[in-house]
Amino acid sequence: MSLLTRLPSSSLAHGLLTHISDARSSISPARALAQWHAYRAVFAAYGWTLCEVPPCEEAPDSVFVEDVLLYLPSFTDVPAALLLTRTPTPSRAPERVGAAAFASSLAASRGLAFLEMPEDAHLEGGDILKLSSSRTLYVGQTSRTSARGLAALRELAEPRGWRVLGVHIDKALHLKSAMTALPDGTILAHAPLLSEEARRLPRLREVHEAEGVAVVHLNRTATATAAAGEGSRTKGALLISAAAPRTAQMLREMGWHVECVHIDEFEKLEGCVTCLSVRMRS
Ligand SMILES: NC(=O)NCCC[C@H](N)C(=O)O
Repeated sequence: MSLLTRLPSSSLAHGLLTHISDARSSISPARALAQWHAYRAVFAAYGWTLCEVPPCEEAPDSVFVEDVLLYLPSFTDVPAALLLTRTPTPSRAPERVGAAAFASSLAASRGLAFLEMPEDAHLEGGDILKLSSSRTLYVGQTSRTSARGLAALRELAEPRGWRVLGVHIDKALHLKSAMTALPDGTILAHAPLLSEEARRLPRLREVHEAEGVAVVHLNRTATATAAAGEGSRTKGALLISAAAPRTAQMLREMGWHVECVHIDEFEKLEGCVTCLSVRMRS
């Protein structure tokens, strides 16, 4: 399991805002950096190998590396891939340059395909929700991911065994700002952030905090959790924002061990626990 992250830019406080009120003047770059290190440390404790995408100092939002690189596992003979996405936002476009060089060399060293979104196709990784249990990719149709982006991803993902479905989202920045999934395919979602179409997705489970929709599975099996000292009674470990205590409690009651991290400096920019990294589960 490898975790790709990208050091926050010192211009972080100038990042983009679309759907939430502006608290950018209160962002502390030092506190953001400490939170970023603490976030990575949780993954390291669960056995993830940490890999750093070279920083992109000129792009304030470059720490949200999930948007620029997508790991696409494969269920067929076609190799898994690292995909360089394509943002429609000019301020995030410079992020692609260093990410491309990094990803093409990582892909070559690991036997992965290195792919790139075509020039007319916009797509950000925050819009891609992978449900490995049903081999389904939900693709947010948002201001960042176009119909052409969805079509281009379908061309790349279907030969790798994925079913690709678009979901219209207009009350949140990305699809994964409104929902993420547990390993069994249960989708955690916050109703005020959902479109009518999103409300009809199967296996939705409501969470009552907006920050609670973003959850990352830290390990594959309960055995790995046991190795981390938790014992075998849990289903495994999940990572969630410290801003979602009620959701954390709900997940504990469902049988999960829950790790909470403070990421409020990134939440002020519509970031969450998923967008700060790319998880490569081989
Ligand atoms: N996948 C994500 O949720 N990314 C967060 C990106 C936040 C950044 N301020 C942006 O608007 O692009």
